[in-house]
Amino acid sequence: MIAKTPLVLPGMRIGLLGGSFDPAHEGHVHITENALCRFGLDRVWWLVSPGNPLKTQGPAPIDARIDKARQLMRHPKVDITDIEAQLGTRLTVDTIAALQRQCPGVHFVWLMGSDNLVQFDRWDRWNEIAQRVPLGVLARPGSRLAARRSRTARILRRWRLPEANARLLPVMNTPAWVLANLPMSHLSSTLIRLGRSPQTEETG
Ligand SMILES: Nc1ncnc2c1ncn2[C@@H]1O[C@H](COP(=O)(O)OP(=O)(O)OP(=O)(O)O)[C@@H](O)[C@H]1O
Ligand SMILES: O=C(O)c1ccc[n+]([C@@H]2O[C@H](COP(=O)([O-])O)[C@@H](O)[C@H]2O)c1
Repeated sequence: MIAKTPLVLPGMRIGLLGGSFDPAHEGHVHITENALCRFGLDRVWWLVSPGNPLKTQGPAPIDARIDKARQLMRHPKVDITDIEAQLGTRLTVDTIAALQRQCPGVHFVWLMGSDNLVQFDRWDRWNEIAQRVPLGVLARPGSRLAARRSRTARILRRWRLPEANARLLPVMNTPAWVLANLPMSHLSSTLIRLGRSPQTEETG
């Protein structure tokens, strides 16, 4: 199990981008490149999920999703992984706990689009996730304002870092989070599965 985890050294700053990636798209690439730069990360691992615990419909087979993700995301600092399948974890809190056990001294940051912050309080033991790792939230059209007003944002208000200090995020005591504004991408896996093109105007 541990042999298949990408090489890590204590002190490294690693962003974890969990997702269905069904399929991967340029929006994922965009937020990954932004996260690397804004949060001063050494690496980003895409955790291609066996299945989102909140979604009832299962995704395409994981091997196909990983192949497609590897074709799309070619960056020396990014690893496309099936770590959750290897660990046998589904819940993010369990994945993070297992990685922290396996990789002592590594500074993990949980990355997500702002749509996920809106419903983060429905994730299993979400407050434990926020205690375990800093959260790097990347703006996504239609959810930026809702994310700011979300229950999680209200509860964690005191621990929000100004964007100007975003590079400190990986080494901050937890809880800590940043909502990073960036030129937003309207791409989504849903649109691709439906064969539709994204809107271009910026919203929310
Ligand atoms: N265009 C985007 N802008 C910002 N974040 C994004 C974007 N697309 C995906 N993300 C984020 O990437 C992570 C993985 O997303 P996921 O694989 O579910 O893709 P998705 O496009 O949201 O898929 P679906 O449409 O099936 O829900 C999530 O944290 C999601 O918020
Ligand atoms: O642990 C949970 O309760 C939980 C609930 C919803 C989503 N997640 C994780 O959030 C990530 C994004 O999911 P998705 O399907 O929106 O790409 C992915 O890693 C999921 O496993 C995790």
